[in-house]
Amino acid sequence: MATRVRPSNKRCAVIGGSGFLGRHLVETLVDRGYSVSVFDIRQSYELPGLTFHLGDLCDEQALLPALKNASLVFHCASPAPASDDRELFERVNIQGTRTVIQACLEAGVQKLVLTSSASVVFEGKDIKNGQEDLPYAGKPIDYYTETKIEQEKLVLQACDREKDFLTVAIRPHGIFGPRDPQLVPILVDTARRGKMKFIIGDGTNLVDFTFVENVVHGHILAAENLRPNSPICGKPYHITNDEPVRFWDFMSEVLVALGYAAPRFHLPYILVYGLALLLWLLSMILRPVLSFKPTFTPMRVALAGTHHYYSCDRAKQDLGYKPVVSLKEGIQRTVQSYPHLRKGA
Ligand SMILES: NC(=O)C1=CN([C@@H]2O[C@H](COP(=O)(O)OP(=O)(O)OC[C@H]3O[C@@H](n4cnc5c(N)ncnc54)[C@H](OP(=O)(O)O)[C@@H]3O)[C@@H](O)[C@H]2O)C=CC1
Ligand SMILES: CC(C)=CCC[C@@H](C)[C@H]1CC[C@H]2C3=C(CC[C@]12C)[C@@]1(C)CCC(=O)C[C@@H]1CC3
Repeated sequence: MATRVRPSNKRCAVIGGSGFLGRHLVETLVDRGYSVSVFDIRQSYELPGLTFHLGDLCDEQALLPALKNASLVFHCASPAPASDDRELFERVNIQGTRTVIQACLEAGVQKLVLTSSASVVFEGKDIKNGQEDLPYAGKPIDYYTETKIEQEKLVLQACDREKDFLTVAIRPHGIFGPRDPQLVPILVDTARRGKMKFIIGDGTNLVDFTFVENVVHGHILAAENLRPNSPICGKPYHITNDEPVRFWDFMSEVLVALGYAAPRFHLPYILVYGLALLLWLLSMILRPVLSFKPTFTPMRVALAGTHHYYSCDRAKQDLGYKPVVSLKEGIQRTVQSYPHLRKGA
């Protein structure tokens, strides 16, 4: 009988390694002596010693060479939430994740770490110090969330000690940091268009924003603790900064640091949510003849006007997780990294 060659446990692959989180993860892994291969639909940078494999993760034949000899795979690819394209989310997040699991099994990968999202339990209603045992959202607000739920279930259910294939899911929330293409750029764009004058609701809602290096740290801890006898197999873990902050204080701090005025006037949450829902329905009905993307989607309004912060006690206990960068320092480093987004730049 042929014996399977055990790949080195410092050899890993990062699917989605050209993206915001993926690239930070790759850079840290390389710093820590891992040999990394990146799989992504695009190549956004180069690093000495890094192998890039370009392709669509839905294509198993394209994926296999990237996973060859890897004992560990991080899956952090997803279409951007802003695309709101149901067919694309289903194809990449659900079918594509099945393909990733299949390819891992075929390539003899032993550990799969998925980047899920804390939003898998968010339905637009307040979540205060949410634990991992909250039920998945029964009525997810958007297709992104709907398909992230299915993706997480697929990965966790694939955990199989008999097959020597272990899985774990990391659920970050509100990732921010240098090179983030979403949070600060959307915020500044909204401010530049003169639409950042209003606070939705009373402005006291608490939210988790997580500095990207803490998310990376959580992923690596999960990978390094994923062993056949460990309690983390097949489980999800919240990874946050563990410093819930008022959504509008966070937004204001970033805006002011970049030279823009903080929002001051209050609008009732229910009114703005209703308008966002109406706009979204209109955009769906008119899609065949007119394509427009509203800034104020129901999901965004819900994120801006409700409490949604999560406990990371389970990660502390099982993974020894502790944020490595505070919120204050994270904000400073993020703002400094966007000189081109400063007012007047
Ligand atoms: N950012 C956040 O606040 C949060 C993110 N997450 C999760 O973290 C992960 C990483 O997010 P983030 O770094 O922000 O996202 P990015 O969009 O920056 O990175 C995702 C990467 O995956 C690539 N990709 C998309 N589709 C495919 C495909 N079919 N085949 C191969 N590669 C593909 C993207 O390419 P392209 O850009 O061309 O589409 C991109 O390079 C995602 O799973 C996301 O759901 C969870 C919670 C919060
Ligand atoms: C905590 C968390 C999950 C954050 C996710 C990041 C984005 C969804 C946010 C980043 C910038 C935010 C933003 C708004 C909604 C949520 C974000 C897109 C608004 C559109 C909310 C309504 C406004 O008044 C303008 C805001 C601009 C920034």
